Amino acid sequence: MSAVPTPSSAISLTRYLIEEQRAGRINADLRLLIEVVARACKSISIAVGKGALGGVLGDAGTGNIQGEAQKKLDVLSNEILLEANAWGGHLAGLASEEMDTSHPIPDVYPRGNYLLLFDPLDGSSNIDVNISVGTIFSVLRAPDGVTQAEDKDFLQPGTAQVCAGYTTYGPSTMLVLTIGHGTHAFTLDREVGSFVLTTRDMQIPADTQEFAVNMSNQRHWQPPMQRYVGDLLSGKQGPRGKDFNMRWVASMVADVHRILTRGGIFSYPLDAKCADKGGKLRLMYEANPMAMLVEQAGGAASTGRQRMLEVQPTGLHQRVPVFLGSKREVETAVRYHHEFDAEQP
Ligand SMILES: O=P(O)(O)OC[C@H]1O[C@](O)(COP(=O)(O)O)[C@@H](O)[C@@H]1O
Ligand SMILES: [Mg+2]
Ligand SMILES: [Mg+2]
Repeated sequence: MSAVPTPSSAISLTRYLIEEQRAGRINADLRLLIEVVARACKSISIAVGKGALGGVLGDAGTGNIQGEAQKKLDVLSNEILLEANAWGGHLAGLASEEMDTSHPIPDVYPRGNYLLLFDPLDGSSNIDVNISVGTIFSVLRAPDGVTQAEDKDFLQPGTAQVCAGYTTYGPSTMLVLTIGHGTHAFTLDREVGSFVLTTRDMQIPADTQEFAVNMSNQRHWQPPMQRYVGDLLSGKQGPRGKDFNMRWVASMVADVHRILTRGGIFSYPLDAKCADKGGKLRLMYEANPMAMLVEQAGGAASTGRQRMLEVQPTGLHQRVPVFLGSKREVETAVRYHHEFDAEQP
């Protein structure tokens, strides 16, 4: 069977970034930084794709700062991203889900003005069952004059992001990227080894009949979430007047990718199990980059009470409740929270 060739008119990630630089929307440093991240994601894609044959499945036998057991692929993906980016010359610091504190750029390496944050492998509980996982990343500017960043330098709201993206390692590997001018999807041409632009300007429909949430947490939710999902489930006969479908991959990257592709609302609300931590998902390298991608595609992202991108971070590994996706549906979920708050004495 012969491989289907990529058409010669195809726009590679490299060409897209050069065109954005020519248009004055990106500088050479940020362009090269994105290229390095994309290259690292290709290596992760190869490791994920080998599965059991690569000897990379299973637990690493270690835990991260957040008390989560690390998978071998969590550790490997973190190392791949660190190694590729630390010497890239465009960074003043790196931070990752898998590292307690930010990672300094060694003295002998060239430095730059950007900060890179990442969740090296998202949805890693799905690795051993061969379900899609991904990498999420966010790029910030280092504060003026900072060439070796400390944790506090990363604590900027999501509105300060200059770039956000994720790679999904699924049936195909895709990179979804924004530099603040729309959200665009690139598919990895595995034979050629390059990302090719396959959807320019992704647009999330404002309305939806699909929601994504871990329903097993229902009894732990707070009252506004109970009421919101209760109304979704009551379908046509209920106050929403329409039936809703549900999907939950349990890899944020895969769930958000579905929403960017066909609409929906993704939610990881506050529940009694994670209330003391502020939520389950991490603001700096999960919620914020996804919020920027979703907003750039015409959607909305909120904590339920505040626009996600305006949350002022207080810690590298800070957690938040998350509602994101189809604009009007996110606004509806937020309205349930405000109505509940307004009723409180
Ligand atoms: O186990 P649950 O409650 O379904 O949670 C799934 C969520 O946790 C995550 O797996 C957390 O990400 P990590 O795998 O990077 O820790 C999200 O991708 C996903 O949305
Ligand atoms: Mg994650
Ligand atoms: Mg992870």
